[in-house]
Amino acid sequence: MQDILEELFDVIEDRKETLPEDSYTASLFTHEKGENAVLEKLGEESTELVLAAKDDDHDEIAYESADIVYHLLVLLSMKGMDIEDLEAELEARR
Ligand SMILES: N=c1c2ncn([C@@H]3O[C@H](COP(=O)(O)OP(=O)(O)OP(=O)(O)O)[C@@H](O)[C@H]3O)c2ncn1[C@@H]1O[C@H](COP(=O)(O)O)[C@@H](O)[C@H]1O
Repeated sequence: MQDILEELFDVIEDRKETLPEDSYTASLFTHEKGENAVLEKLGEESTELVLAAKDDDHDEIAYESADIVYHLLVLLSMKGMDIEDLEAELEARR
């Protein structure tokens, strides 16, 4: 789990740096709504996750969870944070 999150974060950081035209991630960094585009996505996906949980739909729960994790990592990158900030917070709670 840690590896895939770190690899995904590296891809996000690369997209932020290089801004490829065909990249969804890059489009979030250049969006006219700024960070609100990501914040809105997180809000929508949280609601979709709640609905999936209420339906006990495991496939949908996994799908929406992945959407949330991805957009959360984009938000951390947007804020100039590192995935280690998240890891450190989780470690501190053990
Ligand atoms: N993990 C993701 C990821 N999760 C979600 N998304 C995109 O996020 C967008 C919104 O997701 P939604 O589920 O909300 O899709 P939607 O079409 O709006 O559907 P609804 O929610 O409206 O029903 C979609 O365009 C998805 O493709 C992602 N886009 C990219 N990644 C990762 O980022 C990498 C780089 O992607 P690019 O930046 O596109 O090169 C990829 O290889 C993936 O590993």
